[in-house]
Amino acid sequence: MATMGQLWANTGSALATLMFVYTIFKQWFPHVGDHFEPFFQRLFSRFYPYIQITFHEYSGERFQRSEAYLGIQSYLSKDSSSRAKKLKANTTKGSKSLVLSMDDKEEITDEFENVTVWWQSKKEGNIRQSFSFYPAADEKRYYMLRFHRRDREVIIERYLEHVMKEGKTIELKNRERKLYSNTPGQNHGNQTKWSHVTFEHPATFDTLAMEEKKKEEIKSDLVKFSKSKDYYKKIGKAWKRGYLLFGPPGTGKSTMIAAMANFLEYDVYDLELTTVMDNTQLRRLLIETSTKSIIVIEDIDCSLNLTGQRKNKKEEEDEDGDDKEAIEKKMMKNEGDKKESKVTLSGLLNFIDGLWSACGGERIIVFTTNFVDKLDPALIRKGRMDKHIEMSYCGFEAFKVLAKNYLDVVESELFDEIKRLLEVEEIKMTPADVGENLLPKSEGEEGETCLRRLIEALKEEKEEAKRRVEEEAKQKKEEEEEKKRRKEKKAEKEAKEEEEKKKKKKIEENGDAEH
Ligand SMILES: Nc1ncnc2c1ncn2[C@@H]1O[C@H](COP(=O)(O)OP(=O)(O)OP(=O)(O)O)[C@@H](O)[C@H]1O
Ligand SMILES: [Mg+2]
Repeated sequence: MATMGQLWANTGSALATLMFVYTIFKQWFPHVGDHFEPFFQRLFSRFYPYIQITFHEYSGERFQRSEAYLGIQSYLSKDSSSRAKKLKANTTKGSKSLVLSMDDKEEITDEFENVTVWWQSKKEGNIRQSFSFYPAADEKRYYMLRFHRRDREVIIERYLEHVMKEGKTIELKNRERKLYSNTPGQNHGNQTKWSHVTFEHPATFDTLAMEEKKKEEIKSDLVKFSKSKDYYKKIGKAWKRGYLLFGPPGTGKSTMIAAMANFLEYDVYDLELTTVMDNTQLRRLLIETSTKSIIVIEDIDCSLNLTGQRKNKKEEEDEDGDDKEAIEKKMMKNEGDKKESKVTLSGLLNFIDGLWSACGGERIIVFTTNFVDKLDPALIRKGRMDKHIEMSYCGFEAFKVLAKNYLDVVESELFDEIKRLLEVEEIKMTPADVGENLLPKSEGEEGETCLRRLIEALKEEKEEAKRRVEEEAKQKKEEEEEKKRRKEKKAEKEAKEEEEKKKKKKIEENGDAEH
């Protein structure tokens, strides 16, 4: 075997020398050289046992770097940084860190299913004769993959796919994540378009104040989703999952979305429904979202008049009344409607799980709302919004997370009092308010001081809640009395009108009789 190997090596180097001599010869005598070219090619391919594939940086579309080249660059970056002796460091657009790749003319080996392959980074330089915007016109870079003839099947059928897949994964991991929002375009006839900034929200599941068990459940649900490409395919469902986050303001719904995005390393598309003119635009926006992303519609109950579609007649009559204020309000609303979004409930349902929703895959759709009861049941049924998560007022466990995050305090004798207030007295305070109270107000303020401030605030909140309940009851009573008064007034007016009518009729009848 050793002698065979040696023979190949010797043949290889002899051929390489021959090729080198031929190349020099061709440069001196180009016309004669061309004549011999087919012969040399045939000779070379007969004895040379290796196959080469090249992947050019720019191919096909101008100005666009080839996806294959970028994928290979990412794939090789993990090996290059540890094995290649000469490295090149680049900042690639959209990448959050430096990308290390092997320098030109470097070679590294890779193993796959017991097969060895060689990767080489190469550059073909042209002498610059004129100025060009097209970078590849002067310097054409490419990767060259070399492998033995006998491994052709493994390489073509499996290895290249493996490289592309791994490369894509590394690329996605390295990329700078983005926060997209849809803004109405100025020059495109009110067409709304995605624009983006870098997504830098620092929230994580560790900083999220919530019971540990609930957090773990959500995390494992997310992990299961992100690894279930084949499962979704098997059951014939588009690879997406819907989450409905509901709860009062300040309970961490938006924070949870940021934590989810950071956990899964997804981009976020914050969809403002009111600026989407119609269902077609909505569908276009959906098509333009990328894979591995969370599409968010915040405050879905306020986004559109989706809830109004199932209002019964009685409710509408009640609302109408006949007082001037109500009529004015309605007129203003109709005026506004002309410019308002024409996205319908069915358009939105189609957005979530119509045929178009399957393109791209690996997407999470999140709705948030303060009032879950206001939403149309069709919108949030299981299958559309697969997981409903209630974000509620701060419990003791959630408080402990905040105390640790804000004050680095994990234990204190004041905890018992806080536990009593939150669990026994059932004082309702949002994590946002708890956090605000825990935040040191001056440099060096003691943790204990902040905890005491929180206790005071909780007690105040209790009093405040009591006052609110009384106030609400009073207001409700007043409203009912007012309604009653109005009804009586209306009935009185109607009775008066009826009386007048009768009187008028009688006079008319009398008049007719006299004639
Ligand atoms: N569960 C929580 N864990 C950690 N911080 C929280 C939590 N809830 C609220 N906060 C803090 O309170 C602030 C407001 O929270 P957030 O915006 O997530 O609330 P929200 O539920 O989305 O409110 P809204 O319904 O008004 O949109 C955040 O900046 C965050 O710091
Ligand atoms: Mg929010």
